[in-house]
Amino acid sequence: MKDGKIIPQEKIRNFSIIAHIDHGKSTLADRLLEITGAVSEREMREQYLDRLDLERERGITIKAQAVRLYYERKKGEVYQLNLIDTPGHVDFSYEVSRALSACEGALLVVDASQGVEAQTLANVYLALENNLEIIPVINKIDLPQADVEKTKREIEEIIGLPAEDALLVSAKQGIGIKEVLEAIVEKIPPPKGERDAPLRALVFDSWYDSYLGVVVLVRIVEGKLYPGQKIRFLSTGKTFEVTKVGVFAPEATTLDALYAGEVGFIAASIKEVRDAKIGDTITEASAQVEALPGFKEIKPVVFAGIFPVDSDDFPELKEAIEKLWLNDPAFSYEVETSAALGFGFRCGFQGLLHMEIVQERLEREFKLNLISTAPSVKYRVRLRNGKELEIENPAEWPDPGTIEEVLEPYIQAEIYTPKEYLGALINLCEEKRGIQKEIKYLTPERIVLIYELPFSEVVMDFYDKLKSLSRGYASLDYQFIGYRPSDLVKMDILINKQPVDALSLIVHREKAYYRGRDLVSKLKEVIPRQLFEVIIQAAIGSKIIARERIAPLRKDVLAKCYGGDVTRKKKLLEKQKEGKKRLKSIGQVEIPQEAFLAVLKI
Ligand SMILES: Nc1nc2c(ncn2[C@@H]2O[C@H](COP(=O)(O)OP(=O)(O)OP(=O)(O)O)[C@@H](O)[C@H]2O)c(=O)[nH]1
Repeated sequence: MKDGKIIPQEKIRNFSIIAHIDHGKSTLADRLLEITGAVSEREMREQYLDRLDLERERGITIKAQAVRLYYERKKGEVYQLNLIDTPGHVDFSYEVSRALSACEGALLVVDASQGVEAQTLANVYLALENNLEIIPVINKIDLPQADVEKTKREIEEIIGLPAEDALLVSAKQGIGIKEVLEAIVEKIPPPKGERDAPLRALVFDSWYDSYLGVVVLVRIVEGKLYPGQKIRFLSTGKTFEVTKVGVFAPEATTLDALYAGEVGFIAASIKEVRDAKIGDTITEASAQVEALPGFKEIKPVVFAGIFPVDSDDFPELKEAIEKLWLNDPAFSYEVETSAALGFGFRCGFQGLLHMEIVQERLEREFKLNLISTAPSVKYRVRLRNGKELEIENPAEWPDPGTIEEVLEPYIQAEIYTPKEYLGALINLCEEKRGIQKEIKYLTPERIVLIYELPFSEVVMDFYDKLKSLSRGYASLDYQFIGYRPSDLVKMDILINKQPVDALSLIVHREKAYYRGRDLVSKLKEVIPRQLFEVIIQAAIGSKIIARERIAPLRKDVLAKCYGGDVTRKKKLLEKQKEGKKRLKSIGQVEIPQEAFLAVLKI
């Protein structure tokens, strides 16, 4: 619908932009918003569709976004384009695959100075799985190091898509944008689906809004959706009355109705966050229809505890986690109690970046002060009595005397890199207990390195190291290949002889000694001095493998200010209070957040 007129289905195009991280998706989306007049030059800001503050600050897209544009091809010939911007990082690929299910086509953006990378390929596979028409777009042609011919060759040889017609674009300078719009209209098929059939709509995103309640993003597959309609969610059977339907264009705009083939949002006074499950089908309350194929359930792979710094905040944390989960069902949570940290949640994530983002969103969007523990993968432990346990929390590790065998998850990693970094990357993989499988030349300059690696080594700092060793040029994609036996042990950390459950970790026996030594010395650095002596020890079973001592503070910090200056004294006290924010008292010792994540830094 535009200016009250319904746009016929054959003039609708639903498409997505997919790319490796930083290849310029969000910038291209900005240009499309601009050229179609959805955003005036005055309102334009960079990365317009990245709505979360966090996305803008970090310059990455976390959530998929749907926005409607109108493209007037010729006078009176208006097309409705529904653009779905998607994230590029591996940790968020589930968002990509959800977004793609609402599209018929995809712009595949490839940076002309970088060429095809791991996520380019991974996203192409997702697009092919969804039967999308793929339009290659070679971006950043303005850069001096851009190599269009080489990029075309890579698209043909590595991806297997014809590239002679690839569009040449500089999203930054606004070159070639009109051609992109033309290609969308020409090449991407319009959606199918009867407007007069009973309603079937796929929920592909939803979030909590304090005014509207739960807002649901839908792709209408058949029928129409309008205010006043009684609808039912198939998986729960719950019914609601639609209060509002609309689109983001790019600001929220209400409409009279959404029709088959269109993408938009609805609100229906849904209060319970769990009632609008992503992947569910919406239909008319009285209709009998078949559910649409939803989404594969995504299993988290990295686990960590999240606890409120102030134990009284647990109910607020619970509510916040439930709300955030609606918007991001790729993380999981269950209540956990820790002797050291009290009540909190054991959460599962898609990777470390995902974990960081979830924690940051909880803190910012819900004003909480949180402590998270070191991430862990899910281990399998076979016991002597024949039982098998799945353990994602080192605190639950069984007594070593009862263990027959331990297995850990392995991945096959594909590392794409220019050839000059090959040596450094092989060393990195070997250091992380990797098993080399293959080294393939993709082109004379680019290599793919295939390794099998224990996932626990990859979740720590592998990705950061890969990036720094290759100056950002290498990229990584991986898949799980199953569980394998490994010689793993639990390492406890004792503070003044008390084991701190939230600090214990699972390590490979051969590396235990070095890890233990590095960890206690790191802890010594981050734990502030107290009024008494603090002894930090690492132990395997009853054997102490490393020890450090933090000398007590001798003087009262205020003693220096004795007598005179009141403001200075106040300042000092305030500073101390500030520093306390992220300290958690364990026994008598105050431990900062950094201590729980120190294991990531060793
Ligand atoms: N020189 C040049 N730089 C560009 C061009 N397009 C994008 N960039 C820059 O490349 C960087 C990444 O661009 P984004 O649009 O944020 O990339 P993205 O693919 O959306 O990244 P994620 O959202 O994190 O996946 C930014 O610094 C852009 O300014 C271009 O055509 N030329």
